[in-house]
Order: sequence, then structure tokens, then C-alpha cells
Amino acid sequence: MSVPTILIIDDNIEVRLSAAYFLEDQGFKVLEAASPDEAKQLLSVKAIAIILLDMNFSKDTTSGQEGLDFLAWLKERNNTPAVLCITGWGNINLAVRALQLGACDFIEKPWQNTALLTSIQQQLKLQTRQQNQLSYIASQQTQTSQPATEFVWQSASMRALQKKLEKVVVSDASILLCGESGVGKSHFVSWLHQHSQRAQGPLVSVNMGALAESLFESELFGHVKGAFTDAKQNRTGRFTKASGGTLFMDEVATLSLPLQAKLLRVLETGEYEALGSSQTIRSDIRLICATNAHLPTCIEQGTFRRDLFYRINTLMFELPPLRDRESDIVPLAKHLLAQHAKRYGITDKGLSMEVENALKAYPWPGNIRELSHVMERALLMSEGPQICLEDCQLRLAKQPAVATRVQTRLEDSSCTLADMEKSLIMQVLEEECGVISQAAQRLGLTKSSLYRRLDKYGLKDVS
Ligand SMILES: Nc1ncnc2c1ncn2[C@@H]1O[C@H](COP(=O)(O)OP(=O)(O)OP(=O)(O)O)[C@@H](O)[C@H]1O
Repeated sequence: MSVPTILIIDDNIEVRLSAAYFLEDQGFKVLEAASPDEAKQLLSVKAIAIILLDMNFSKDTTSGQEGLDFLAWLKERNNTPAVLCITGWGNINLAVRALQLGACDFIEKPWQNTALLTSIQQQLKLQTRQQNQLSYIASQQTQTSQPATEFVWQSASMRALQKKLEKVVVSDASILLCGESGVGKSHFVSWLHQHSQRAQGPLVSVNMGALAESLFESELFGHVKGAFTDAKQNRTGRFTKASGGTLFMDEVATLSLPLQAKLLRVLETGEYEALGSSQTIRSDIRLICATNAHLPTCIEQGTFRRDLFYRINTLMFELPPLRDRESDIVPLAKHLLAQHAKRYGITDKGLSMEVENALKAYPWPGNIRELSHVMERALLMSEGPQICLEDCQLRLAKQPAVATRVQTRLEDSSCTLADMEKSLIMQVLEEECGVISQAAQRLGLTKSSLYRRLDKYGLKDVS
């Protein structure tokens, strides 16, 4: 990385020398100019990151007008350096006018070296961030001219949503994605992360529904060895793992009220400590939350904190169910077929007109997840050159009774209670097209308990 150059503009040679000594000691390159005119010449040939500008020169010693004139001249130019005004004759009016003309800070003489250094470092940080943003935007513009590998939505509602997301993707604002199970919220989170400025950082997902109450803090914030009986070694929490990247909290509505309070505290302060540690860590994450619950209703029912809702919903987007965007169904089905064919290393197949019509007429309670399962199964079952209606088994998925699979397991003498439970969960999930809330209801479980069992049996990918 090149060393930033600082230009000191001051008619007093002692001031210039004292600032130059200090700044060179801090590792900066320093240039000096005794007047604004000399500075203008230097600026035309040198790349300057920061200017330290005295406000008074030959005309008078107190008004600061020459400094302001220089700022006005600088403002006309593109890519101007950051200017820190330094004067022994500071007053509020002058400071305001200088800031209006683009100065970044106003420091009174005699300055404190540490304060000067802090201000310079802040400006350099800002410049780096702006440069990153510009190169990011440039790289995005290059990418848009290349063929897109992602699915291109056909429906007006999804196109509009994609447009809105494109607008906010580079910001660090928290995003809340709402929509029924299987509509593609997690899929969008990956897209948001990959297109964000944090794409080089990690994307860390945590399913809040699967978090055991007792492990919440340890999972999210980490713990140090000995923090509690089972803490045999240090553990890094998800907030730290996601540092510099995106933290995705799925199923955020399943959190209990006490855990919501703990999460809120961290989101508000931006700081947390690992369990058993007194060291405060500042979080550096972009937060994306998702839920298939209707949070305003949860707030009314007292199961979700209003203040947490406002903390996570800076930008809120609703993904419509698949049945409400009919024009997406067939193109998406073809896209998913091609994906599955590639994954299995088999030839992709087309859809008959009869299948296309049936897909469009079907209500897709499990949304894209269900469509994906149907296409996978159809591809594997199909024997002809095209997928036909029987291959899809639409509706048939609902018909096999849970009892059939359970009965089969019962007849197997080596079957354990855990095998039975796993089998039952798989069957119900299949029948409910992967919709967790419905499966949990049928199984007489809360969503959190079902998530924990999916974790235990390694069934996370089935849902
Ligand atoms: N645009 C897409 N292209 C290809 N596959 C997709 C797309 N959107 C979603 N899918 C697939 O559909 C399935 C469900 O999507 P996803 O997990 O994102 O839904 P969700 O809304 O997060 O569901 P849940 O609320 O249950 O977590 C996944 O297998 C995902 O890969």
C-alpha cells in the first residue's frame, strides 16, 4: 500500500516544520507550501491525500478569508483531498463556513498531536472506504455486461423486488426478509451477501429456531474456557465468525422473549463479550434476518418485541408466495431441472405442455422448495425424453399415510425409538412439502423443537 501524502499549507515555517516532523515520524510523506498559490501548483503535479490548511496568510491575520477562498477553489476540482483547517483565530462562523466549503475538520492552534493524528486517520479511513465503494461499483458494472448465472425472474413482483434489493445491496443497513417457508429467503441472503461490499468476508447463518435456550449466548457470542462446566475450550461465537461479513439470522420470530432482550442489547450497543470474558468486542457485521411469521401480529400477541422489530427492519422486503407469481413457475421449474440434471450428471429434460399447465395450476404450499423436490423426483423417475405428468406426482405427495412408513419401520426388529422418530419426521416433512410450521403442528412440536430434532438427525437439508 502506498504511503499517503500530506500537504501542509502555512506561511509560518516553524509551524510547517513542527507538523512535518511529527507526521513524518508517523510514517506519512509530507509536502509543504507557504501560500495557497504554491499549494495550487503542487496539487497540479502531486497526489495528495490530506491537506492541513492554515486559514490566514498575507492579506490579514484573522478573517480566514484566504483559507476560505482556497477551499472554494478546491471545491471546483474533482477528487480533492480531505482538508483539515488549522488556525489560531478560530470562531464558530469561520468553522461553519469552512465546513460548508468542504473542509473535513477544524482544529485550533496550538494543536494536540494525538487529536491531529486521529483526525487524519479518520479521513484516510473514509477515503479507503469510498475507494472500495467506487471499485465495487465499477466491478458490478463490469459484471452486468457478462452473462448472468442466476435465475432471471419473469414476474413483475419479483423483478420489482430484485430492483429494490439491487439498490440497497451495497449499504450496510439491516435487512429483514419475510415470506412463507420455501419462497427463497435464504437463497436471497446468499445473493445479497455475494453482491455486497462484504462479499470477500464470511456469510454466517444461524437458525434461531434451532438454538437451545441455554446455548444461545455461547453460540452467538462465544465463550472462554471454564466459563461454565462444559466449556472445555474457547469457542468463537457467530458474531465474531461473521466479522467483516454478513450474519444471517433465520427464523428470528422463534426466539423467546428473554433471548430477544439479550439480542437487542447487542444490536443496540454493537458490542458484546464472550461468556466468561470481560473483553468487549465491537461487532462488524451486516445483519440480515428472515422470518415466515407475520411480525406485526407477533408484536400484538406479545411474542415479539417491538423495539427488536424496529432494530432489524431498517429495510424490510416481502417475498411473495410462488402461487402469486405464476409466470415464474415454469421458467423456474426448467431452471431447477437443469440444476438437478447437472448435479446428478444426467441429461436435462423438457416439460410437456400438460406438465407446464399442471405446474401453473398447482398451489405450491411448499413454494420453491417443493417445486425443487418435485423436479428432482420427476427427473429421476422419468423414462421418456420429456417429463410427463405422472413423473411429477403432484398432489400424490400428500397421499401416502404417515402410518405406512411407521408401520414398515415397526416391522423391522432392529428399529430403535430414535429410528422411528426420524422416520416419522421425514415422512411428515415430505407430506408437508418441507413447510416446518405445518410439519411441527402435525407432530405436536414447537418449531424450535422440530428444528433441534432435524439437527440431531442430520435432516437439515430435507426441509
Ligand atoms: N431463485 C432460485 N433459484 C434456484 N433455487 C432456488 C431459488 N430460490 C429458492 N431456491 C431453492 O428453493 C429452496 C427453498 O429456498 P430457501 O431455503 O431460500 O427458502 P426460505 O424462504 O428461506 O425457506 P424457510 O423459511 O423454510 O427457511 C432451496 O432449496 C433453494 O435452493
